[in-house]
Amino acid sequence: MKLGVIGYGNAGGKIADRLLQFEEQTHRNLTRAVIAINSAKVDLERLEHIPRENRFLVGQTDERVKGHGVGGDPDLGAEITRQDQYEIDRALDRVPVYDIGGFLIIAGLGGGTGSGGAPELAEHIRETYEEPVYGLGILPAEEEGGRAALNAARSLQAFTQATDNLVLFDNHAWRGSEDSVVGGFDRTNTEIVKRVVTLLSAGEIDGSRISENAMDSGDIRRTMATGGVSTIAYAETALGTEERDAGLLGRFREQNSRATANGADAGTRVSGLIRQAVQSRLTCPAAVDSAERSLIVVSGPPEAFSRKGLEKGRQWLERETDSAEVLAGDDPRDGARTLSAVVLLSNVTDVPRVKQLQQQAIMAQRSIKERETTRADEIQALITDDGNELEPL
Ligand SMILES: Nc1nc2c(ncn2[C@@H]2O[C@H](COP(=O)(O)OP(=O)(O)OP(=O)(O)O)[C@@H](O)[C@H]2O)c(=O)[nH]1
Repeated sequence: MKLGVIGYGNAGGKIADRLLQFEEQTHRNLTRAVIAINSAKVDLERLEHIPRENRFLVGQTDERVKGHGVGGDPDLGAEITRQDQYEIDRALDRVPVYDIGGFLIIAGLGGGTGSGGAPELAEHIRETYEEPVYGLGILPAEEEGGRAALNAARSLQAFTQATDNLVLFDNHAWRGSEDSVVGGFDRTNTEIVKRVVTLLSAGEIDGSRISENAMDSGDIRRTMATGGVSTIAYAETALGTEERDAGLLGRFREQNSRATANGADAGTRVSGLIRQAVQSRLTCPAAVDSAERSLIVVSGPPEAFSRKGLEKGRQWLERETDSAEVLAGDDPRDGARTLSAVVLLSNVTDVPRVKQLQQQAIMAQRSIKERETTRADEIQALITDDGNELEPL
């Protein structure tokens, strides 16, 4: 599917930047424009791959922002997004809408700019264009505290409603034991884009041969049309030199090895990889059987594909999800060194981390209220003691 990608806020911009790099490195054909929008000038400056003319600063004229971010305040993030419609529309003008199958908005939900702004942006795009709007929302890790959880819980609701499908990535599930929350972002951003690009670029011709069971981007759209939140499964395996050689020698070998590649070994490997993906860590852990629809993409050199293996994997997932709505297809990548299986579990309804975030958010809201009440009581006590009103701080 061809996409217009917009990274909103700091995390959104960094991940969009990494996505563009990954797309270029793997010669995929996914994006028609990649844009970064942020309220912090310095974060936009740090991006390495998104062209300068595709970076936009919002809230610059607002006294509370002035190019320095919104300090974790999603209400302010939403406000400047609404106010700066001119700048937002200038950014959207960079997307050749006639040539895309949808928009993808990426944002971290624990801060202010992305958390508050991304749902506003999604709503604005939906009112203006007919193409579907997908979201990629990054959930904060537990250690980031109550405020981040509260921001994320609120944004989750608004972002889900404003998009056709919201894919989740949970920083909590992906932080390594050795990493600080921030230290691991580089690694996690690579994991995110690998999954998202492999999934969404399936079916886009990039010079590779068309395979027998090639995935059609219409299948991706159909699977994403459920609404709600989704999660992505992924597994990959390195291939031997014989299977990955491209060029003349590779083609010659391919003809001679087709019988082996399409035989039992290739089939077992493909179906095994699909199982391994679904049983590995999902972008956001969720109960697999709560998915409404699913989609499997097996990506790699066509010599490693197996129709039987794909079908076996598809039937296995039908049983696991207890749903007949499982689509599967190949994504041929000539000369690829790995075979990968990526699975989209769409509209998952049993997502423990979301429930946990909501609990954490309720607790945070309570303690904020308590603090406000205590502070109001203290001020009242001071006024009563002095008999005078306090000067503003
Ligand atoms: N996976 C990942 N998550 C990130 C990254 N940077 C930030 N985050 C997460 O995103 C959340 C929001 O942080 P930012 O994107 O920096 O915030 P912002 O949207 O720019 O908003 P303000 O800084 O308040 O203006 C954080 O709470 C983190 O959980 C990143 O590079 N990768």
